[in-house]
Amino acid sequence: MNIALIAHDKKKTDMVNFTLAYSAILKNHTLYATGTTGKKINEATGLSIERFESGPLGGDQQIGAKIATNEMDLVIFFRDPLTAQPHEPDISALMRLCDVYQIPLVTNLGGAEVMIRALDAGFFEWRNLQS
Ligand SMILES: O=C(CO)COP(=O)(O)O
Repeated sequence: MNIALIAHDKKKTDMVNFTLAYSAILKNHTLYATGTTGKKINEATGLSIERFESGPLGGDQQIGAKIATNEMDLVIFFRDPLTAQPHEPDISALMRLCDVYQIPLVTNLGGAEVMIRALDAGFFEWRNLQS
């Protein structure tokens, strides 16, 4: 599965801890991330990650493009609900494309824990059937 990992600045520690905790599962998948998030995950876990631009510089849009071409199976996006983001339109566009293409999207740690366990249990086989 192709998995996108994205975290706003105040959620990057959560993302690093999440990827450390689930690295044994994540290493079996192809990982993508926005620039700074990917760098921090790679430094902390050693997981191999294809990094796009930083979110404010177009990284969210690059991940959106992957969704539009059916190249992304899951988006784990730890958003910061308490800080205004200069690239809010890009963030909305990414989430909108997840809805357009029925791509599973979780926006917080609680959802991510459920989703990663579902992935490990094989509950994503419907994605293989669809494509
Ligand atoms: O801003 C982001 C997502 O909207 C994340 O970008 P970075 O991973 O480059 O910090």
